[in-house]
Amino acid sequence: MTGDARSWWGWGHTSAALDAAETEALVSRVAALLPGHDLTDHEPPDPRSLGVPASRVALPQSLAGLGSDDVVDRLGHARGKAFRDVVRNLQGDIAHVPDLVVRPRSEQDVVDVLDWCTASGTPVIPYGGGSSVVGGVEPRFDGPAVTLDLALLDRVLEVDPVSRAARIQAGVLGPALEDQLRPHGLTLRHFPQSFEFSTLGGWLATRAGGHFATLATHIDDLTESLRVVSPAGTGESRRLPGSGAGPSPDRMFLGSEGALGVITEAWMRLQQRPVWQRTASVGFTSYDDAVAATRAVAQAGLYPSNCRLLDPAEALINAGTTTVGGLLLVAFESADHPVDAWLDRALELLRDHGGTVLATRGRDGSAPTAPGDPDASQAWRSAFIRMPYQRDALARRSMLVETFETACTWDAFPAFHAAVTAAAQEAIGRVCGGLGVVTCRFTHVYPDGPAPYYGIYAAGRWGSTLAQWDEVKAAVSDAINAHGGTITHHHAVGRDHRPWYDDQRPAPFAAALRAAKSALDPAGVLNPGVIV
Ligand SMILES: Cc1cc2nc3c(=O)[nH]c(=O)nc-3n(C[C@H](O)[C@H](O)[C@H](O)COP(=O)(O)OP(=O)(O)OC[C@H]3O[C@@H](n4cnc5c(N)ncnc54)[C@H](O)[C@@H]3O)c2cc1C
Repeated sequence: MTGDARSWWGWGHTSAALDAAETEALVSRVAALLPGHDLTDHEPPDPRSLGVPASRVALPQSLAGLGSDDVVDRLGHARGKAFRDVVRNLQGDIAHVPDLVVRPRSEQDVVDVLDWCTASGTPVIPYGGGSSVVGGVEPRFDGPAVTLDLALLDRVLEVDPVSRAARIQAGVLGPALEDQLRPHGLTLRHFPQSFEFSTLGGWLATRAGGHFATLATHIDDLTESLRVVSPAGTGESRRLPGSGAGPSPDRMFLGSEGALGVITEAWMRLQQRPVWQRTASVGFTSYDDAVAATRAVAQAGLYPSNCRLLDPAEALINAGTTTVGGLLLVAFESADHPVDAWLDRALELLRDHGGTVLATRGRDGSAPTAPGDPDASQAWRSAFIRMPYQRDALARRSMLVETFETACTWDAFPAFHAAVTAAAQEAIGRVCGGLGVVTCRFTHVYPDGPAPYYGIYAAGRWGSTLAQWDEVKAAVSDAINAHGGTITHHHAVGRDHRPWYDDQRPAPFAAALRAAKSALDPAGVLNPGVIV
């Protein structure tokens, strides 16, 4: 394996996994937090020794050059990158491995593969970076399956500097996309935590949430038009800045999770790179005050690019900052004008609600202008990038480490948050003997409500962590449904959220979606089991 090889069982590049010193520091922090937990390291199995059955699928001669039946390739595409995926890989679970990984080189290849899958009745799973955390890329059904990996469709094809948009192929990973836009002085500025290992097509198909905490929070807001190949034909929507012509064709495919068609290209709205940036970290002595302060900023028409409220546990674990009531990281950016006035007004509002400014920083990374912890936002950002690697190291040591996310209105938030946290703590108590921590941060905030994102760190038992997590997840999902939240704000539905999604969506809408699926994919071969 080269230094840059992707891990088949866990997150990212094998070369970027925690080193010995990072692992030791992490393990000793966990030992202090959860004394008595068995931290034995369980190494991943050799994928070639797992006995993966031979492929049951043979492509026709005309497509044969596109397919791979290599065992490690197939195992690496068998599931996404959620905690439950990592655990199953670590335990050598080889259920539901795709028979072939097919890599189209052109849109015509996509058409030909879908034609063949439709004619032969072979299920096909569109695949971008494989960073799904909801079972979205997993052939969780009996019978053969083909994974359609769009990695070779990775080019920015056209840039329109006048309207500030670009036509981009769906299989491009985040860094390669930004590399191709940089010479034009433009950026998509969509930075999910999975940025390095997820693709434009995946973001569109899951309605991913990105960099901006307000306004353009979802990839939807950056989408001008889509080009989609379905078994029923290929369609492209008009490039328009806005349109009131009936239901939006783009909305039909945004969030369709590979069940209605394969997104091959999109025209995306771009921005100039920001030149002015100001960031502040603000501490609170009461969580209720911190929530009220965040709402005040969200409703003031200031629209910060970042507005992340970390509860005290999250601030401590991931930003190394001790607060009684929480830590708000707030930032403004612009390519056009200084943003000091916006930050100053936000800080005024935050102080009015009991906040204490711990530090501020400018675009040039100049020294902090206020006393206190100078680097809370930087510390949190670095931890943010390393989190999935830490998650993998802890999964090897029988920990439950996972997140779940949602959104609700501000009026509902206090009761909602209390109920969801209580459900998580009760479930941890039941399945992990109470050894665990629940954290919360807001990833995005709207004038009418926050998008809370919860973290669970709990002591599991080797061999049982999957079942333990599934119990916790079911308990919190039930609580989310019962108290008015969405089952997902940006992680998508996939297979894991289906029961709760089916419960939440209006019945006539579900019927219309099923009819759309039959019209676009009459043989039902596209990613069976997600959405419809
Ligand atoms: C550590 C980590 C951090 C994450 N952070 C975020 C975050 O900050 N914000 C966020 O929104 N999500 C996040 N996610 C979830 C995941 O990264 C997103 O859902 C992402 O949009 C998936 O992109 P992908 O290219 O990896 O898609 P995949 O995982 O390959 O596929 C996801 C779904 O989209 C479908 N699909 C993929 N490409 C296409 C296509 N071209 N046409 C049609 N269907 C397609 C697949 O069939 C599947 O249903 C995170 C995941 C991990 C593991």
